[in-house]
Amino acid sequence: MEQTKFMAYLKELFEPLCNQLSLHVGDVIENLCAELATPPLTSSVRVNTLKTPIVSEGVESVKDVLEKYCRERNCSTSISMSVHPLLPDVLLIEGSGPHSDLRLYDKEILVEMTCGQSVLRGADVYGPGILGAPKDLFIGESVSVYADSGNESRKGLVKKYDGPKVYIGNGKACQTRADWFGPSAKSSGLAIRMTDPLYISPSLNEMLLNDVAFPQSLPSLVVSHVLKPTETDRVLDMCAAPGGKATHLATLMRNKGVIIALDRSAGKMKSLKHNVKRFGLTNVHCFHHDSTAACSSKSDDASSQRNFPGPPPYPPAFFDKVLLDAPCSGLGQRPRFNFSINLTDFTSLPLYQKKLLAQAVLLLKPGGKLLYSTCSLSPEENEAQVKWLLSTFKEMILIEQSPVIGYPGLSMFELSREECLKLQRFGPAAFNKQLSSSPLSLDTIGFFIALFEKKN
Ligand SMILES: C[S@@+](CC[C@H](N)C(=O)[O-])C[C@H]1O[C@@H](n2cnc3c(N)ncnc32)[C@H](O)[C@@H]1O
Repeated sequence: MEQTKFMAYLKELFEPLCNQLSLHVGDVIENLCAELATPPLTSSVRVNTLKTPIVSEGVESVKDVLEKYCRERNCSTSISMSVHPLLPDVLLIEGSGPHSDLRLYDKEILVEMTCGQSVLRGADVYGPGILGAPKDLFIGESVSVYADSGNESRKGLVKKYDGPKVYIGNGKACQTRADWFGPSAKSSGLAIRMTDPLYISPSLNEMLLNDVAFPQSLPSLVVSHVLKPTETDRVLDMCAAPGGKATHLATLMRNKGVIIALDRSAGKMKSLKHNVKRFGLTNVHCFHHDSTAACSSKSDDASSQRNFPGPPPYPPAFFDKVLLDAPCSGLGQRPRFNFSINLTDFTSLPLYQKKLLAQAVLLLKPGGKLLYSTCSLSPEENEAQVKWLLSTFKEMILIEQSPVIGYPGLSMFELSREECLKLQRFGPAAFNKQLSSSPLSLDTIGFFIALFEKKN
């Protein structure tokens, strides 16, 4: 039901643009869902240039992890890796798939939808993710693995599942049914080692890469390069956890200047602080705080200045650069088998993002830069927010980004062609190519970047 309502809403959202481009909106949305169900084939990793200023050393560490991955699977060809031509600290790792020539085994394992999505990104199957398995399965036996794409199956199924399911590859059992269900069930552990995944898309376990490299999506890696922090900047990261972009900004600043990293979630603060510590960064100061209240009402709050870098609130016009990597619907995360998204939650997000944007504008110095990003494909969370910001805050101007790696923004909400060219949009290749009539063929998760400057 949620899925049907959400699909109808998506069609409504994209209909004016599709009409303008003479495209059939039903086909566009159907193709989009099919593309979102697959993983991007290229993964990316950021080398910690503070630890290994020579990127090739980082390359060697990542190579070791990749070779181990290949040894454990039937990767006939070794995975290729290269430094991004425009992002000198980013390694691109080419995956492959779908491998449609795989043989199907008689015995089937059914896993939860989220577990299946992780398998498509290169993970193995762990005990808690299993929903169904045959009784007579033995250790070392080959099985075909399916994901419950409708998210409807109950746990403990014995027979083959006949509901909506997606084939995600073959593996070998490392445990038996008794380890997953019933009184003697183990709570965790490697359950199925994926020997022939449908997609070869190595998941670079963060722990294996330690402080040398950090797996991040390509568009996320573009953000810090576009904001271009300097070693003397005072930077605010309003929604910082788990710290992918904050640690990247801090590294680009060579561990100098000051970054204030705020997040509202107490749980996520732990991973933020862990990542900052892991990379040995001393210029990032983390505070558990709601960024909709990050600005104090007093224009020259002397105590904030004295205690800096102390906790918020901060006076207006206090930061050289502000990053708002906003909480969003995540309509762009891949792979994703199902769209049971609650429409009320989805449509209320833009209002919340506006509240955060308004604080960002207040906290920015004249001449300072604000970067707004989301991992959503929804124009309401992206282009519409740009239009709103420009018409609400006359002191803000949209500026060009560099490097430009993504597609232009969508020509919606009365944005001019010039304005669209100043935006970067990422996502499934066919979807972006169709809607922006671009010759690019970049296939990533959905993402959006806008860069603004506050007039002096
Ligand atoms: C897209 S994630 C940020 C990812 C992060 N920038 C990174 O690169 O690792 C959005 C974050 O916003 C946080 N958040 C949501 N509302 C917030 C608020 N009012 N103030 C501060 N953080 C908030 C969430 O807890 C979540 O961690």
